[in-house]
Amino acid sequence: MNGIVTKPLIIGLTGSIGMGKSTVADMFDRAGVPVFDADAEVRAMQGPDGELLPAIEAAFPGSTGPEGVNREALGAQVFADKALLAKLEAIVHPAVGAKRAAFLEANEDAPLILFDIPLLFEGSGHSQVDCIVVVSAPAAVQRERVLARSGMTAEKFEHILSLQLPDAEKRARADHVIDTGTSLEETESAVQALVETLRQAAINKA
Ligand SMILES: CC(C)(COP(=O)(O)OP(=O)(O)OC[C@H]1O[C@@H](n2cnc3c(N)ncnc32)[C@H](O)[C@@H]1O)[C@@H](O)C(=O)NCCC(=O)NCCS
Ligand SMILES: Nc1ncnc2c1ncn2[C@@H]1O[C@H](COP(=O)(O)OP(=O)(O)OP(=O)(O)O)[C@@H](O)[C@H]1O
Repeated sequence: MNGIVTKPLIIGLTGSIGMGKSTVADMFDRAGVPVFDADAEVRAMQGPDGELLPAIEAAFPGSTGPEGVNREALGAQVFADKALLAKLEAIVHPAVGAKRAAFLEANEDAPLILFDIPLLFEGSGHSQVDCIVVVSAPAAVQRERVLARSGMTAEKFEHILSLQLPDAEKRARADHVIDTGTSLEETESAVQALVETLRQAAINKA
């Protein structure tokens, strides 16, 4: 022990719908970086016996059941009305913040950690990270990927896009952009190279 207290370098990973956040987060995980997955936390807290069910049921009567939140039905409701979306976010986002703080505490000895936060720029997440990585692919590739998902329509896709900061602005505000318009292998190599660079930066910071 040298008495120097160090903190992990916190990477914030974000990108618009279908750009490849989850896929790239898995690549960071394989490269040995602990990953906090905001979306997975939300799903768990909205799932069977999830801690947010009482608050969500109170705010959106009939939106929950034994399986947890009926996400498709709740999504149809809140994505159609900004005030309702804000009401849901006011329930969900503070709970995600608490989970993130606990994750940070549990991983305080790691040199690097990654927060996968879909709405990093749209919310306040960007102020809580040391470095921002944006995943990005050409708009046509993004569109094709998202429209291939079951339950997705062109209308729904366009609408969700309109709720998110445009890709070009995300890229402009990124410290690093990971291109997900190429093969998975090329993207994984880019992630591995970035992890090496950031590990070096974390060591120099310590
Ligand atoms: C409304 C819900 C139940 C719909 O769930 P569903 O499984 O149908 O969709 P999913 O979560 O996969 O989202 C689909 C797309 O919409 C985007 N999206 C989700 N929430 C939001 C939001 N508040 N604002 C803008 N885009 C959003 C996602 O990033 C994704 O690209 C769910 O998205 C939700 O609880 N959203 C509010 C919490 C939130 O902000 N989550 C995202 C960051 S943690
Ligand atoms: N080079 C690549 N990098 C990342 N993803 C790729 C690449 N090539 C193809 N894909 C595919 O693109 C899709 C990206 O979906 P993914 O769920 O990772 O996106 P997301 O940004 O997390 O989506 P959402 O915002 O809707 O949660 C996956 O099916 C993945 O296999």
